[in-house]
Amino acid sequence: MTLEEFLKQCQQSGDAAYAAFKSLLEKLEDPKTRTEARVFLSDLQSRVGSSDDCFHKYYFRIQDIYLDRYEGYQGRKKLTMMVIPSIFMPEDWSFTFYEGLNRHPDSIFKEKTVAELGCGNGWITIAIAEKWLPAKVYGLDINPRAVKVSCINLYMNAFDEKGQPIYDAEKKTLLDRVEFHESDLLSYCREHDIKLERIVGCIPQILNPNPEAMSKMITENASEEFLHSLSNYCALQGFLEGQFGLGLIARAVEEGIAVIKPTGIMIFNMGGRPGQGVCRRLFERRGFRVTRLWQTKVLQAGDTDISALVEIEKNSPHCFDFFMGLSGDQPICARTAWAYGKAGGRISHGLSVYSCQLHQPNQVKVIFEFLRSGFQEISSSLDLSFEDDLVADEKIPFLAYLSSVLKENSCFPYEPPAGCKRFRNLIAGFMKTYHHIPLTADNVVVFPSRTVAIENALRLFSPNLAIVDEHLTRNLPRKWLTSLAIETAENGLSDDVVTVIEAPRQSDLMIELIKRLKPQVVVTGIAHFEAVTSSAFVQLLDATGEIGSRLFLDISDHFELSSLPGTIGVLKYLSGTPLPSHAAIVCGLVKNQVYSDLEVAFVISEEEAILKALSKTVEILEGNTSLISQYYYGCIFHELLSFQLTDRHPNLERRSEKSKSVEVIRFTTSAISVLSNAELSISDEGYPLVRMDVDQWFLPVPSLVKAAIFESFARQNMTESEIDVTPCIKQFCSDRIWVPN
Ligand SMILES: C[S@@+](CC[C@H](N)C(=O)[O-])C[C@H]1O[C@@H](n2cnc3c(N)ncnc32)[C@H](O)[C@@H]1O
Ligand code: MET
Repeated sequence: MTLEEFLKQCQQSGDAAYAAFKSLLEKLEDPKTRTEARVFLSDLQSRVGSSDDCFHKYYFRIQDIYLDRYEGYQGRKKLTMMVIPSIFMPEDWSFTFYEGLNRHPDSIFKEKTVAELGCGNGWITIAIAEKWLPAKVYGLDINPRAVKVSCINLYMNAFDEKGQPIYDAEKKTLLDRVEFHESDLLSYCREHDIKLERIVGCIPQILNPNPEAMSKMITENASEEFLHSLSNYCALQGFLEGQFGLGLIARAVEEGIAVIKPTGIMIFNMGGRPGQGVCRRLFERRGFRVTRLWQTKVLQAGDTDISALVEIEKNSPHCFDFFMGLSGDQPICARTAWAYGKAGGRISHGLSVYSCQLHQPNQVKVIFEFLRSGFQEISSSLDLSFEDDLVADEKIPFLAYLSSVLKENSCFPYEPPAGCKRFRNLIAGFMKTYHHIPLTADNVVVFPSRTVAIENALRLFSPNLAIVDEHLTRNLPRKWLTSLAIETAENGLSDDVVTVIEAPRQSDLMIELIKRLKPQVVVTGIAHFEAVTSSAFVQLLDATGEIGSRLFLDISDHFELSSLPGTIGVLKYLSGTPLPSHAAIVCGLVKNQVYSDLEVAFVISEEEAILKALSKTVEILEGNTSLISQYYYGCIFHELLSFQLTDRHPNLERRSEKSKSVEVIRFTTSAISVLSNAELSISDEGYPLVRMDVDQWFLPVPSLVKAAIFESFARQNMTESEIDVTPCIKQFCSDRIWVPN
């Protein structure tokens, strides 16, 4: 085809011009005809130039875009790019975006795998390859014609005017580095399992108000106007980010989380119309750290109908930010801007380039994987932005763990009454690694709270007399605290009447009471001033040991979930000496950064009979500890242990316990009969357990309940009315359960 014939075809219509360029692209793709086709393009450029006239007459334009401001030693880098009316024409948005990419402090594209979302005519994709030498850059666009034009532009810049390949500093051509593909956001990378290190994009941020655009399919043969209007996305392309018209960006970010490598960076061009706060939040609530690389103000593009934003303002209290002219700084709302624009006024808005990086990438990825597996509706309430890093460090790993549990299990597993094996292992692991005490999961029994642990222990022995530290008696049954059955106890008349005497938390006073009153059970904490050394503990051990009394020592106030836990005398003692059989340690976990009401407690003992009996009390008294609370603290322990090398701390040799001849209090007869007849023993080795007698465990958890569990832990600032689950449960029952008339 001659130049004249080509131009004649172009002159007919935009569609005809596109068809002419498409057949030219076929020639560029074929190495045999490539040189000739490339020379043809140079001739075309010199024949018609880059004028508006050409664009109006022939429905295309070829023009140079300079990539640097100043002449370098090799001259100014420039790209030669062509464009047609049915695709986005590079303008203020594009140039600002490119400026933002340039302002990134480091060269972040070198040798990286990059994708550009919404590449239009491909100039930014090509510029990234030209300037920063990435390993690969994928230019992706939903408009099929944009992809074809980008490919033409790729050949135009990979070969010189004579059709000879242009090599860069690494002896590669643009063809080695760049690929263009038709793709709805990141679908191409997802389908081809491409993991990206950088995702950049300047994509639409106003929903196209044209209802027709919402129903049409996007094909190469759609009308030119429709294809061009893809620069304002239609509902077909994505859901809405709440109320701000940022649906496409929100979807891009979530798709990006799935395909980006953990240390990846996303850079987006953001129109400032919804306000900086809203734009930042879009990223921050999805777990990103945001840096603003660049900001400027641009005129509102004439081809974009902002009435969709006026519509949003009508239905919500939100006001968008526009300005009159380019210089004003007093914002006006979309409605005023729309009216002013209609009357011929010039309106502008802010435009910023944000660089975003995930704070805890692997965990956030797991959370979004769970949301994609059928829980998409929760993502609108997800908030992973935290003012305090300590909170983020605790909450995000937990939400990731919860996500994986909810995603992978149809029902919650039945865990042994002593507590989840994994959790007990972690507690034992922590004791071993951080306090050098050689314990195993079998030395640990988990309880919902410290109070329950203490009450269960007391029930097990039903002591006629127990001395309990005054800080720990608050929730004990009142009748235990008011009984005065000590007299009868001494005469050995009463069996199951428990009497609890309160005592101050100070070891010498406590010991004096123990010596005088000879209780069968002692429950006490350790005062702060006595906690660091083990002498108070040793005295208590001796005093109780001598009279055959059981000792439960509470260390909750001193126990720290940290990689540098403060010294606790009791634990120091246990690292060198086994816990005598009459003593047990109680520890309530309440100190956490996120959920102040989430409690778990555990008891440590080295006497098998006690451990067994305690775990049976859990089942008999239906006092199983919520799995999720165990998951929560389990995550904290896991974080503290996962990076440690195993067996780095060899166990110290422990002194063996002196044998004592004194008789200690045994379980009450009633407890023994209940425990031994209850048929509750289970083994947690081997097969998963299905407990037919505890019906709640083996039923699959409905996804509605899973969603509610996740949401209740993920949300921040929940209101009272949202906590009421009754209407939801009623609705669920009437939807799913057949009720006979
Ligand atoms: C503002 S243009 C940017 C073009 C080019 N990067 C530039 O700066 O000149 C936005 C581009 O996003 C594309 N787009 C819209 N929706 C898309 C989607 N769901 N997936 C991929 N691209 C999309 C449009 O077709 C359009 O080419
Ligand atoms: N002209 C469009 C707008 O004002 C932007 C194009 S694509 C990012 O939103």
